[in-house]
Amino acid sequence: MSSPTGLPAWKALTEHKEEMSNVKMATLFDEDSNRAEKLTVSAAGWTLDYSKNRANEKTLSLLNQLLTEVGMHDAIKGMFNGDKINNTENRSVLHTALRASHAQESLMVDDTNVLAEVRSTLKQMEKFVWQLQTGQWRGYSNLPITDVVSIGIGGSYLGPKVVAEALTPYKQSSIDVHFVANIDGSDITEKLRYLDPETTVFIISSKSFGTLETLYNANAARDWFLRNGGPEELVHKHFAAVSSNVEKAVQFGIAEENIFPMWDWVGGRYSLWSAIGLPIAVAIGMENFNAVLDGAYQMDTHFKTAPLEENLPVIMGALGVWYSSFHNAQSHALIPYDHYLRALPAHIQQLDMESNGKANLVDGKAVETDTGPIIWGGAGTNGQHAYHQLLHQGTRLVPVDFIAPLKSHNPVADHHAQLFANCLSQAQALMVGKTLEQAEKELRDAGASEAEIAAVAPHKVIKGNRPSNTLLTEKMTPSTVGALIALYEHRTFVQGTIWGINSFDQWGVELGKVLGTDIYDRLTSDSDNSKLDASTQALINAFKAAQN
Ligand SMILES: O=P(O)(O)OC[C@H]1O[C@H](O)[C@H](O)[C@@H](O)[C@@H]1O
Repeated sequence: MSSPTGLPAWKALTEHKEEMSNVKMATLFDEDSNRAEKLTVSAAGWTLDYSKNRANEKTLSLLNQLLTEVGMHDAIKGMFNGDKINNTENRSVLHTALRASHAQESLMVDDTNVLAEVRSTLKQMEKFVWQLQTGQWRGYSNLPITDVVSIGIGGSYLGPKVVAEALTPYKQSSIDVHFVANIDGSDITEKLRYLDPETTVFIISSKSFGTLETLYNANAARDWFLRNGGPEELVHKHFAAVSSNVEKAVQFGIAEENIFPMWDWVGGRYSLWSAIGLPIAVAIGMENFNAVLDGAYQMDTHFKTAPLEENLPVIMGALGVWYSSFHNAQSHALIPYDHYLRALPAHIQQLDMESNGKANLVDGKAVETDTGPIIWGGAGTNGQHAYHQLLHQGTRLVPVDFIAPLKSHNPVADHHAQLFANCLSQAQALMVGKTLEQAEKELRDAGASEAEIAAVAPHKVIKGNRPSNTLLTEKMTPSTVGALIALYEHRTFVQGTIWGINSFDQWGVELGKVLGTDIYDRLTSDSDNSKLDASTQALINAFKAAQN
């Protein structure tokens, strides 16, 4: 894939951006009473209203032309078919296969039917979950299990944690699920503080079984188990693993029958649908876990078959490129108006930033446009009392995705109507803003003097014309949560495809790991640090001095 910047549609969009600089979104609504209806699409339980974007018909048609020129159709087909699109690792990218095993018989990758492997792993998961939930799985003292601690980091942590939390209302068993990720002793200490080794099972989730943080925490968990009376010969009753590196998991001491497979055709940040999602299944039951897969499958089917101009991930991806590459938007905010989805931005942040934080095209040449934006956000309405100030009046353009269910799991007085009203009004305020005249009138009506009006009114001006998408669903269910995450996965792929980058490797994270090992050696030995930069030397010395 080469740079998209030379394509006719890219050039036309560059010129069109200038044409659009004086066009107000609010005016587009005035000019076309059907705008909202025209720019609303639905799939897999979600409705996307993308009418509050800096886009008129010409914008959308040029974006569509761009999608055609980059070969989006073939790219989507290639991913689903198992083409080795992760070219730097020579791997297929088949997280979609993880949710298709009920609908499709076979999908061959290197002479192996991956769907047969997916099906057998789902069966293995079902058995494990059933044994835990029914008390068939017992700890070393023959007590049923009350707590499962998932140990993993990155893709082996964020997806499962966010989905398990998002589906709290679907919690099925009396088993509590906990997550440990950080190589900070405080994380595991706090999680284990109130747990009983007799009734706790650990799931060590690591695709590579070589990740420093996870191995440290797994060892700490085993030490805790042994220190608190757990017998060495019965460790296997308290440890399971999910990994593509069975040998290393066995070396760690996990019984082979308690190791769930992973495959190199699933990237970490796309892996919650595999056995990495085991903690989700323990929390909400296998039936609900299958419903999560099915929701994602519905979104996959939509992504694969809907025309580009009616395709949710494609539309969101194309608009994202419009802002990142043509409007210099440096970030993109996700604001879920749903308490259970409060951690969603953290998962999508990893998904998108690790996928599209790249500066090289697939063929290795440097990109010629900005690529992945900074993804951030948090729960509405909390953010309104914090960072929304910058969204409304800051100097940077931040496109926003508002995400909300129409119905709450927990109707309390009129809370949900208020919550929903806030979601809509934020999107409205971003678009309409407030003029100087309006600000002056507001102050005058409140009885301010002319001097006060002159001093304060400019500070109340909100330029508006700030874009947002609104994503609505009837209710946050296993199916709609699955579909939502699949939507963002595909949006990420669409953007990577337009930019011509490989969204499925992550070489950038390696250097820090290598340097970390070197610094660790220096912190824990009497090495000669004189060749290091003075800053690193001083920081190492500060640490060493504090340990004495
Ligand atoms: O599952 P693991 O092999 O332990 O990897 C855990 C995580 O660490 C890596 O450094 C990557 O940045 C992530 O993409 C990955 O999910």
